[in-house]
Amino acid sequence: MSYSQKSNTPIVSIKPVLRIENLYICADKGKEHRLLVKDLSLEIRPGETVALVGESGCGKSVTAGAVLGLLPHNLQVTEGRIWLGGEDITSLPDKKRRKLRGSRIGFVFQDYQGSFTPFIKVGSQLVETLRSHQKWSRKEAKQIALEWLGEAGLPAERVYESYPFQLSGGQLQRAAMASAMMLKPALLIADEPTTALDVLAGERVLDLLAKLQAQTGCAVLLISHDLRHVMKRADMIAVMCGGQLRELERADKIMREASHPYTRMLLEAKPHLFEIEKRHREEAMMAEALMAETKEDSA
Ligand SMILES: Nc1ncnc2c1ncn2[C@@H]1O[C@H](COP(=O)(O)OP(=O)(O)OP(=O)(O)O)[C@@H](O)[C@H]1O
Repeated sequence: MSYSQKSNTPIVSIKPVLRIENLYICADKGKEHRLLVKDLSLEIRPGETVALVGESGCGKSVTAGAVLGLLPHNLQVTEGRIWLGGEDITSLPDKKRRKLRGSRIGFVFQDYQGSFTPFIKVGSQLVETLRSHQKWSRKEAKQIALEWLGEAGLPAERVYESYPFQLSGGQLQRAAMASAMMLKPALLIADEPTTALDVLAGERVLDLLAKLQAQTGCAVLLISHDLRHVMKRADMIAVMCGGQLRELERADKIMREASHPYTRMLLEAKPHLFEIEKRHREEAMMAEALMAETKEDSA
């Protein structure tokens, strides 16, 4: 049986928001075909978080691309089905897929800078996003955008009036999260949302994700190469290796007893990563202290 870790209530009876059934994704190169994803199946229910983890190149992002309908032209879903709330979206035409993105499927990527156009103010971009999906007036859309920037723990008015390059990476990623959630999608795909951030900013983004998920009840597919980092954030863990799912299990069970040797290897790899993160944090603190000193000196 599946449980929500956050509420510890059984969620198996609730219909899945996302159901991936026996998915195969293939790359064409001339006459060559390469299978990138093989026979992958998973489900995510409302309010549930499934973390899709595995090392670089194992097929996490192409799986997300298939759900979003954003696969590059040389990649195809050759077998299997993708269901969103009971609707088979596997081969929906591009126009219908585009409508789903943003409204029913929100997404946040590692590259937070790519989430915004550089020389347009963040507020205008949020307003355009809202108005492209629903018939709000500019005034209404501005109000909603400000509310969501506030929900994301940002100084709403200032961020609204800022250009993307005037914000820090953490602030931009939180604005991107607000942008993804303000249309209240049924499913949010967060593909390595913290990888380009320092540890503290990354934790804040994951805290925000949990808070907004609790508010909206959306299902979350959280993609990461770092099992330990997302383990405590997820209800279920899906471990991928070489395009295949090796283990799909409740997060608390994986914490206690990962059964697949590859999962155990990912878990064991972490202490080393902890050291690296700790070093990065110490370096960031030292840099901050040095900057403060320099400012004091020049005052
Ligand atoms: N357009 C493409 N054409 C051919 N092969 C591709 C294409 N895009 C991705 N691949 C290959 O598909 C495999 C899976 O890639 P994918 O980006 O999904 O990995 P990933 O698990 O998300 O890794 P990372 O964490 O580094 O993003 C890799 O071998 C990659 O080289």
